[in-house]
Amino acid sequence: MATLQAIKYSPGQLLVLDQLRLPHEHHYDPVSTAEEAFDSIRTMRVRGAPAIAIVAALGLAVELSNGACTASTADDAVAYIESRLDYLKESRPTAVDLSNAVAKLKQAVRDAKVDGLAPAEAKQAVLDAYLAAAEQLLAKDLDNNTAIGTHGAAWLQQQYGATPDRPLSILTHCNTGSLATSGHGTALGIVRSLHAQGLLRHAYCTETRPYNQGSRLTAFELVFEGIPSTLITDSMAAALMRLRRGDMALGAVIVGADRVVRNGDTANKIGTYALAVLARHHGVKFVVAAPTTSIDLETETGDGIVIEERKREELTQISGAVVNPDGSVDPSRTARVATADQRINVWNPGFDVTPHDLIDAIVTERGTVVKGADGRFDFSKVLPERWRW
Ligand SMILES: CSC[C@@H](O)[C@@H](O)C(=O)COP(=O)(O)O
Repeated sequence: MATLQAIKYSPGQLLVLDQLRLPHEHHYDPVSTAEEAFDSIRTMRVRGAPAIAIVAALGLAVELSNGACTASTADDAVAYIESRLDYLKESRPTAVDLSNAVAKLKQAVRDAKVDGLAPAEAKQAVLDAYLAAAEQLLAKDLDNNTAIGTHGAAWLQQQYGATPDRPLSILTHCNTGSLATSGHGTALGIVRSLHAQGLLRHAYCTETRPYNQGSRLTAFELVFEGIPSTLITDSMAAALMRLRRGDMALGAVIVGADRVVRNGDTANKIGTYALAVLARHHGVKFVVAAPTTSIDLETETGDGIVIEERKREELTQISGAVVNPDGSVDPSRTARVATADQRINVWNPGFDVTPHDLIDAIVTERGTVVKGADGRFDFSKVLPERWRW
């Protein structure tokens, strides 16, 4: 079966699927400069914490491959790359994958082996070090997601004793699938893995207002993959959790993360916190799936997370393809319509923070982290190299 690919890269060429046109149209934008990568991220043609970091890294890689860096020494090439990375880092502030990627890429160019080389060769060594590090981010993300899927499915199976005869239903929020990553996905990757093992009964996805990543993207991915699934509005989650009948008996809510901080508090798409409160009230497990690239050990608690505020039109207007009188969708005719009085004041935080006490498990590519007897998540096992007591 064909796979969904948000990011298509080959050396010197980056194509990014325009997610604002999904599910009706599949259009790839060429991204060949840092400015184009910035714009793609800021306008959310590409979104999702890992995908943002990869597009920023590879957008600059293509720019460098095309000879944009005119520096004549290694030091100047490092300075050029660092200033472009600083610029890209500002495209979206909450998802930490981008800042972590920027730190890693800066380190890679500073570590480039240039001793004894002539200036032109030394400059080339810096550019080569950048390209290798950026391409590695892409390859590593896919491995991470597959591992998250395996660990998450195993943890849930063990919690519930799920078997193909007693499969699990889950609820997910926003889009954390192939479209938000280099492939497979994080929270949706666990859903995929459960499905592949015959352990998934049914997947519910929220619409995820205001930008509808759930109805536009996750619903599309679930249908594309042939996973038994149902779309609900965000406001239906409580009613769903209360019902404990058949497919609707939820085993877990599984979400992604834009930033998990040191105490386990987790920033994710707005509405995640509400789902965690509901899950606790209804005795449903609440699981965060995040690669270690989404973990920020420098920030102590969720109070330190900068939450991106987005434009008012996301609440007061909506885009879509025109529906013909016979019910078919015409992807060639799109329209933007107003859904509210355009003069109303709007508050539009893109993310919220779920306190760690409402989270049962954080699944990473290196294993599943649960709270210790002191009620705290201990990331030392999955991030020994970054952990400090
Ligand atoms: C694997 S994606 C994890 C998160 O980035 C995801 O849950 C999310 O909140 C995405 O928000 P978005 O605003 O669409 O970039």
